[in-house]
Amino acid sequence: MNTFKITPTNKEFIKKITHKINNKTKPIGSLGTLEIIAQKLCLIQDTLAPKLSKPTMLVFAADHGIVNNYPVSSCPQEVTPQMVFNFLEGGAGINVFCNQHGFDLSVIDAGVNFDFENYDVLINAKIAKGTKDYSVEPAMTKEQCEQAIKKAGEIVADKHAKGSNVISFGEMGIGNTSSASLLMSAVTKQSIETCIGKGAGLTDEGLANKIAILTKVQEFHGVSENPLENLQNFGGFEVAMMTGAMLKAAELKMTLIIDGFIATSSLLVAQEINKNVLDYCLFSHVSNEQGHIKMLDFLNATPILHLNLRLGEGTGAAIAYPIIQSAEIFINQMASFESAGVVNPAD
Ligand SMILES: Cc1cc2ncn([C@H]3O[C@H](COP(=O)(O)O)[C@@H](O)[C@H]3O)c2cc1C
Ligand SMILES: O=C(O)c1cccnc1
Repeated sequence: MNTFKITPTNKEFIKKITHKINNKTKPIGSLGTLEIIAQKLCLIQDTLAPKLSKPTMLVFAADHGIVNNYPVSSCPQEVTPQMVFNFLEGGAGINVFCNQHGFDLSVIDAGVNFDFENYDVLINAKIAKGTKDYSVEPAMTKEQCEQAIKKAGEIVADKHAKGSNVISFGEMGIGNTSSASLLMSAVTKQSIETCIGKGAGLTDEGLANKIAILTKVQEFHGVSENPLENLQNFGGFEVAMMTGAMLKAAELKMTLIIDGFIATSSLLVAQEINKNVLDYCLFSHVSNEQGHIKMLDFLNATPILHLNLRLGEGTGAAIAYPIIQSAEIFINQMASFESAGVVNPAD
């Protein structure tokens, strides 16, 4: 499945980038994380003058069979299509933040248990009407998993062809924090219990039930060394599509802005398929879903924002965008010591 050709960024370029950043009219290091973001943008675009163009937000939605048989979520499955309608009508969190920051938003039906009419922002990529209940069988077939990865790649390629070079991935799928926890445990080898949180809003008792249910699921399937097998066994169609979308976006040398717990679980799988995907990622925030910080630690990733978000949909990525723009703007527009005629205190 590693058909994605992702070029690692050229780390030898870091010296030149650091030189440019350190010659801006400021004390060395004083723009903190903005300097790290600027360096990454330069590496991704292989230039000292990176430009962000046409930010894209892809929100993938799908249902999860487990939700109908076990109380792993505080919400019933119907909330997934209801929220998709909300996305299509422009009223959800992700809509307002995408409007605020000029993102082109598409909503992808990856596998919702409902048939939607045509909407301009809706892309129909339905694999099936929800996954199977993975407590008794694999969530999806190998073919469905491969189809999800491939279709998502095609959507990304289309956005790239239209001039986008910065992209984020959001999701909606009641029950998808369960898939994310199972994938996290499989990839990071941490116990399933440490990977499970309250999701959209379980009580303490609900959390204990979720842990008991998912512990049995993990015992039933075991953990595979093959990332695609884990995706098939207990992933979701939206989770698999985000994995495919991330790999394709990195292949196309786009800047990827990674959202919260569920999006990061897709990245955990993606980086097992091709480690180089990580060279293209910025991490928008650390989610309040308790496992997220451990995912970020595993990836050695520094989140931009700490806002106690726990919504998903891609919201954290959209909210972090103006900060990424500030990194782009300072490296392009700030004067250097030479051009401004300011004495460089480092000399
Ligand atoms: C109204 C509503 C809007 C949402 N938007 C995102 N999520 C988030 O919550 C869900 C995952 O949590 P769990 O695994 O506990 O079901 C996902 O759909 C995620 O995107 C929402 C959840 C709700 C209830
Ligand atoms: O961080 C997330 O992505 C998240 C957390 C809880 C519920 N839904 C999404």
